[in-house]
Amino acid sequence: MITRQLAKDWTVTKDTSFFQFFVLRDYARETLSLRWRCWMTSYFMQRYLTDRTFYKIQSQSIIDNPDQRIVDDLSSFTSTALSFSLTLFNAAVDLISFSNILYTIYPPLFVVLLLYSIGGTVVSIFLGKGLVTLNFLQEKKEADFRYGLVRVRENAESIAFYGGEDNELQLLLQRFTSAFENLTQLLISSRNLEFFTNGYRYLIQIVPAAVVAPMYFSGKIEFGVINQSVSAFSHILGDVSLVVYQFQAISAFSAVIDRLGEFDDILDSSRSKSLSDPMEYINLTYSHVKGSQVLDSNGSTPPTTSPRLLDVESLTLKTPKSNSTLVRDLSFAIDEKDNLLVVGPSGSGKTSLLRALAGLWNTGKGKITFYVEKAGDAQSPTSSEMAPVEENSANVNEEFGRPINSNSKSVFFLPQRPYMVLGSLRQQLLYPTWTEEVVVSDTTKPGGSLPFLTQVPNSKNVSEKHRVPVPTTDDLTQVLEDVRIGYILSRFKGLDTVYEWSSVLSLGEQQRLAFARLLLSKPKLALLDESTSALDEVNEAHLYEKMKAAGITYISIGHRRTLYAYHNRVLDISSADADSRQRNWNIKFIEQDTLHNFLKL
Ligand SMILES: Nc1ncnc2c1ncn2[C@@H]1O[C@H](COP(=O)(O)OP(=O)(O)OP(=O)(O)O)[C@@H](O)[C@H]1O
Repeated sequence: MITRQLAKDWTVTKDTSFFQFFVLRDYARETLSLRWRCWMTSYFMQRYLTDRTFYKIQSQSIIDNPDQRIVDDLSSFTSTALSFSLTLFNAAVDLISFSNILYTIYPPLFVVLLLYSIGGTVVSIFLGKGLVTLNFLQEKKEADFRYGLVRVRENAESIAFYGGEDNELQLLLQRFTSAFENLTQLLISSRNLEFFTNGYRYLIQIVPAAVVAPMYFSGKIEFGVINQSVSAFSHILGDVSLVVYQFQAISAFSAVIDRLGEFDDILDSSRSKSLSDPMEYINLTYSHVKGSQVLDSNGSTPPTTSPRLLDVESLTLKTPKSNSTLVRDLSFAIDEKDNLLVVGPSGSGKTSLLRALAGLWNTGKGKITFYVEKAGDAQSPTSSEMAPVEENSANVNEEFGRPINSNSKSVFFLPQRPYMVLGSLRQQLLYPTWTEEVVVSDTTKPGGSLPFLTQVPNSKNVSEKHRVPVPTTDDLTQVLEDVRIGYILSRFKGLDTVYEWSSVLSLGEQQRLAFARLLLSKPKLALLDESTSALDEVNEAHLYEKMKAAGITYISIGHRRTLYAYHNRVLDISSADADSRQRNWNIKFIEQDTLHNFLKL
C-alpha cells in the first residue's frame, strides 16, 4: 500500500517536473527575448538620437512613426524571431525522427505527403499574399491613431482654448476608422486563408490509414504499424506545413521586419551621408584658429580687435525640399561682445539662418566657422588663451565634409518654442549641458544593472565629458533667482519634484527657465530665437543685462523695437525675390541716436 502510494507520488512528482521544464523553457526564452530587445532598443535609440537623425526624419517626413517602430516592432521582432527559431528547430528534429519511420513503412506515402505540403504552401502564399501589406498598414494606422491621442494630451490647453474637441474627435475617429477598415480587410483575408488551412489540415487525415490498412489485411504489416504510420504522418505533416499553419503569424512578422528594415536603412544612411544628400551644401566647421579680422565698410565685420567667435562667408541658404532661396550671399562676422540683432518680415528666413548656424539645415552653399571648442573638449579656456592650432575638423565628416555633431556647449541655441524635458526642475536646469547616466536595475539580480543600457557609448558622463562641475543646489537656486523665477521653488516643493513643466509654467516662465539653463552653461556665444517674446520689457531687459554680465556674446532674432537697446548691430533680412540675383540683406551698426528715435516711435 505504502509502496503503491510512494510510486504514485513519484509519478506525480515526475510529471510535475516534466511540466516545470516547460515553464523553465518559456522563462528562458522570454528572458532571452527581453535581453535581446534591450540591446536592440538601445542600439536603435542611439542611432536615432545621433547626428540629429530624429530631426531629419521628422522635418523631412521620411518615415512614419519611428517611436512605434522602436517600441512595438522591436518587441514583437525579438519575441517572434525567438519563438519562430525554436519552432523551426523543433520541426527539423521532428522531421528527421519521423521521416525515417514513415519512409520505412511505406515510401510512396512519404512522397504523397511532401507533394501535398508543397501544393498547400503554394496555395497559402497565393491566398495570403496581401496579408503582409495589410499587416504593414495596420501597424502604421494603429501608430497614427495613437500619435493623434498623444498630440491631444500634449496640446490639451490649446485645444481646450480653441474649443476644438469636436474637430479632434472627428480627426481621431478618421484615424481609428482607417485602422478599423484595414483591420476588417485583414480579418477577411485571414478568414479566407483559414478556410483553406482547415480544409488542408483535415482532408488528408484519412490518407495514411486508408493506404496502410490494405497492407494489414493482406498480412504484410501488424496492426500497431497502422497507428505508427498515422502518428508519424501527422507529425511530418505538421513539420512540412509550417508555412501553411503559421502563415498569418509569418505575414505579421514580415511586416514587422519590413518596417524595421526600412528604419534601419534610414538610420544607416543618415550616418554615412545626409538624408537629403544635396550636391551643394553649407560647410560648417568648429575651429581653434582665431579668425582674421578684415574690416568691411558695410558693417558686416565690426572694427574691433576682440577675439573672433563666428565667421559667415558667402552664405546662400535654401529650404531643404523646395529649394527656394531664403538668404543670398550673406557674409558677416561676430567678435566677442559684438551682439547682433536679426530682423526681417515673418517668413523671410531668420529662424532658418539659425538652423544653418546650428547645422540643422545644410541646403545652400557658403561657409560657417565657429571659433570655439566643440563639446567634450577640456574646460574652455578664454578665446585669447586659445592656441593657434590648425583647424579642428574632428567633428566634420571627412567623407562628405559635413558636421557630425557640432553641438558645442560653447555655442548655445535657444529655440523659438521653449522645450521642457520630462523630469524634475533640477533636470530642466541641467539640460542639455549635464545629464545623469542611465542605470536601469536588473530585477533578476538584486542591486544589479542591465549591461546593454549602461554601455550606450553616446551616453554622457558628466564628470568626464564636460569636465565642468555640475552646478550645486545653491547654484541652481541662485540662477532661478537671477532670472526672477525663484518663487517656483516653494510653489513646486523644491528642485526634485516632477511635474509636466510645459503645462504648469507660463510661457514667460518657461522662457526664463531657458535663460537659467543658458546662464548655467556659460557659453561663449548664444543664439536666441525670439527667446523673450513672451516676456514683459522689464524682464527682457533684466535677462539681457544678466547675459552681458556673464560675458556671453549673443545673436538674437526678434521683432520688438526694445531689443535694439541690447545689440550693437542689426542684420535686416528681406524676403528673397526668386528672379533676382541681388543679396536680400543689409547689416548696420545701431547708432544711439537712431536707437532713441526708434524707441520714441
Ligand atoms: N522644414 C521646412 N521645409 C521647407 N520650408 C520650410 C521649412 N521650415 C520653414 N520653411 C519655410 O522657410 C521660410 C522661412 O522660415 P523661417 O522659420 O526661417 O521664418 P522666420 O523669418 O523665422 O519667420 P517668423 O518671423 O515668422 O518666425 C518660410 O517660408 C517657411 O515656410
